[in-house]
Amino acid sequence: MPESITITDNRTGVSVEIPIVDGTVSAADWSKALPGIWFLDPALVSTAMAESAITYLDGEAGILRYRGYPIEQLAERSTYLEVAYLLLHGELPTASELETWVDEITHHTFIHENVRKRFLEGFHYDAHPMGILVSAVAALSTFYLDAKDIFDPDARHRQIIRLIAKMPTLAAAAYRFSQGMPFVYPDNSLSFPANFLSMMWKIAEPRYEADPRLIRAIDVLFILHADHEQNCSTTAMRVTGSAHSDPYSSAAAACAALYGPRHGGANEAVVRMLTEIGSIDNVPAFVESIKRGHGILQGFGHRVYKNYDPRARIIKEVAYDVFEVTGKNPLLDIALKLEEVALSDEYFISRKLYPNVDFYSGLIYQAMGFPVEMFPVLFAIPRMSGWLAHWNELLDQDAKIVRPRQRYIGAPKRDYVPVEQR
Ligand SMILES: CC(=O)SCCNC(=O)CCNC(=O)[C@H](O)C(C)(C)COP(=O)(O)OP(=O)(O)OC[C@H]1O[C@@H](n2cnc3c(N)ncnc32)[C@H](O)[C@@H]1OP(=O)(O)O
Ligand SMILES: O=C([O-])CC(=O)C(=O)O
Repeated sequence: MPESITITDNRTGVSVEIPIVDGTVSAADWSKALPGIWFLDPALVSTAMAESAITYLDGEAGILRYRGYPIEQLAERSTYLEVAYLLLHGELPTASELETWVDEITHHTFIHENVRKRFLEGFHYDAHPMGILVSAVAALSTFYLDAKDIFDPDARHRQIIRLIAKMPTLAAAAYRFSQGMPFVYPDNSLSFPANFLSMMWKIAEPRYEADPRLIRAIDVLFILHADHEQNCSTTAMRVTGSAHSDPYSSAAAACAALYGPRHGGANEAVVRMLTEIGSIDNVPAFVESIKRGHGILQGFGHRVYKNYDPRARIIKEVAYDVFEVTGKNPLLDIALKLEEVALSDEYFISRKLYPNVDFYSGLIYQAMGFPVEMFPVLFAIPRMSGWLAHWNELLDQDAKIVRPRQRYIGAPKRDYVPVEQR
């Protein structure tokens, strides 16, 4: 890769040499070389949105690292809360830093009674839990008056702790409400994932004891979903955060982006698709219909990965651990057959379409008893730490407000016509 490129503006004949750093040129240098000429890049395919030190992704090689640590090592040896600390602080915590961090998060898991009684319970009984979550995260800004003090380090820290801590409580509350079941208060003697499972499934006193293998599986899934550099929801967080909106409002924008079936909603779509296929015998015909343009293969393809998503590889292994406890999800065989057929088909090979993080995660969630509507919610709980790490980073960088340009394709100037003459 050259260290610079010379651009000649043939309108003026002026040549300008602009530096290339890690395969990128800066927009400021670009517009100095070619004033008044913009990239048309609606999906930001060729645009680096930020300089970030949080997550490293090599999509061709299928490599993912948080703050330099390979995802495989973190999934094997770390916990979600330790990873959340790492994403936000840049370093793994010492034992005492970890203890303080876990203690702080654990003691902010409660939600205001009005959030539950007046707000969550006001939704229609069959509301999608992700819709409830998006609204509840936004509503939290009205409960914390210091939310707007984003340049006060203590206030910023408080919001970060609150948002990470309250996500499982809001998620479980949304689920219990949709089932007509009573709300379960957090049990702060439990670990983060065990507490979440208790709030989801507890039916009787004194406590809900989840199988340790399921608690660990949820923790690993949370680690794998915690961050993924400039994905669509993180971009929503950064765009909203760049306007200096409070973190609850910014996180609600991110949550809304995650809800979409092209992004975090794909895990829900995968299980619906596998259910519709119904049997491994139907897989070849289903793949052929996709190739003829009837829909897409949910849980396949990625803007950055042109190789197997390293998270999908780990999730596939976790699935077998979970099925030892829960019994095998009967959809697994269809998923495996679909992967086998697609990965040997020229359509998918030539387009470099591989299973992504959403392909196998839903099978685990379903085997554990979560309804499909909860799958994007399960993604949002840990992604909160990634969103906040990016929000924190952009405020520390004193980033400018995001405000792209456009190519106008509308009507030329015309004069207003009174309604009776139209
Ligand atoms: C957590 C996450 O967000 S991971 C992604 C979750 N989303 C999904 O699993 C939904 C299914 N996948 C997709 O919709 C897409 O692959 C996306 C949104 C993830 C990425 O989209 P893009 O980077 O814009 O890919 P793009 O649309 O340019 O695809 C390139 C080609 O592959 C095809 N393609 C992409 N994904 C798929 C798919 N899942 N099934 C079939 N064909 C596909 C496209 O039709 C296109 O074909 P063409 O060149 O003949 O027009
Ligand atoms: O990076 C992306 O575009 C989507 C993704 O895998 C994620 O957000 O985890």
